[in-house]
Amino acid sequence: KGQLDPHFYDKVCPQALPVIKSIVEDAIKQEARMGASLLRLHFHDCFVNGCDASVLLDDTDTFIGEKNAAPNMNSLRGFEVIDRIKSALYYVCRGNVVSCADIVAVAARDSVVALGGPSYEVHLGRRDARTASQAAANNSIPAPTLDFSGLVSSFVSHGLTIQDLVLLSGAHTLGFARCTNFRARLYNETWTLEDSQATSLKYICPSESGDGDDNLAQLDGTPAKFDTVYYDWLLQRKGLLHSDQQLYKGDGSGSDGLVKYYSQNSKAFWEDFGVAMIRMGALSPLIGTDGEIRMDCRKVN
Ligand code: HEM
Ligand SMILES: [Ca+2]
Ligand SMILES: [Ca+2]
Repeated sequence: KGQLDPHFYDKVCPQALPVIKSIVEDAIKQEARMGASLLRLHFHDCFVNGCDASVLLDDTDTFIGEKNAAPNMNSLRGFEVIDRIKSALYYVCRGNVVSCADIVAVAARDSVVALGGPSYEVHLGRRDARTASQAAANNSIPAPTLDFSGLVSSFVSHGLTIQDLVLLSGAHTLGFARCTNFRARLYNETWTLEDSQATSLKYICPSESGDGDDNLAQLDGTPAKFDTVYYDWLLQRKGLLHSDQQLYKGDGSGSDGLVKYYSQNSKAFWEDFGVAMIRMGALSPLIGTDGEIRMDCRKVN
C-alpha cells in the first residue's frame, strides 16, 4: 500500500500548487468567507469514506450523492472555486493529472494561510472516488447537536483523538453558521450561553422554527481571521453551536484544559493545527491505481 507524498506533483506538474494558491487567494479577495467554506469542504469530504472528493459528485442515476445530505444541503459552498482550479490545472499541467481530492486538500490549506493561519505541508497523491453515498454523509458527519461524548465517538471512529477534535474544531475561527443550527442552543439551553451573546443572537435568530432559518451568525468574533478567538469565546461561554460549547464546560471536565491551553498559546495552536489537518487529510485516501483522476470534479469519468 502506497503513501501520500508532499512532493507528488513536483515532477509531473510543478505549477500545480502555485496555481491552486493563486486561485484560492483570488476567491478569498472576492469574498473572505470562501476561505472558511473551502476548509469545511475538505472536512466534509474526509469524514465520508475518506478524502476522495466524494463530496463533489452530483447525484446520478446510479447513486445519490452527498451534496443534499442533511449537513450539506443549502450549506456547503466552494464547488465553483474547485471547478475553476480543476480547469486551470488541466491547462497548466497539459492534461488530467491533479485529482479533485488533492485540489480540495490544498485549497483548504491555502485558505487557512490566506486568512492568517499556519502553513503546513499537504500530503498528496489522493485519487477520486467513483461513487458517493448520501446515507454515508448523513451517518459520518458529526451533528452540531452532539454532546462531548458524541463528538469524541465520531472523531475516534475516524481514527482521530480528543486533541484532534479540539484542534480541528478550531477551524470554527472562520466562517458562519445558520440560525437553524444554533436555535435550540439559543432558546433551550440559554443558561450555557453568555448574556450579551444570547441577546444579540436572538435578533439574528428568532425562536419560531422557519423564521430566519438561513440567517447567519459568526462562529467567533473574527470570522475572516484565523486566530484563537474561537477558543476565547468558548472560555466566555459564547460558543455558537451546542457542539462548540461542549468542548468547554468550565468544570474542568472533558477537553476544558485543551481549550484553555490553545486559547492562551497561539503558537502551539498554529503548530498542532497543521499536524491535525495532515492527520485528517490522510483518512483512507485512494492511492496508486485505486479510484481515478476525475476529469470533471462533479462527475465520475
Ligand atoms: C466537531 C464537529 C463539528 C461540527 C458539529 C460542525 C458543525 C458545523 C456547522 C453546523 C456549521 C454551520 C453550517 C451551516 O449553518 O450552514 C459549521 C461551519 C463550519 N465548519 Fe464545522 N463542524 C465541526 C467540525 C469542523 C471541522 C473539523 C472543520 C474543518 C477542519 C470545520 C470547519 C467549518 C467551517 C470553516 C465552517 C464555516 C463555513 C462557512 O462559513 O462557509 N468544522 N460547522
Ligand atoms: Ca469523501
Ligand atoms: Ca477568528
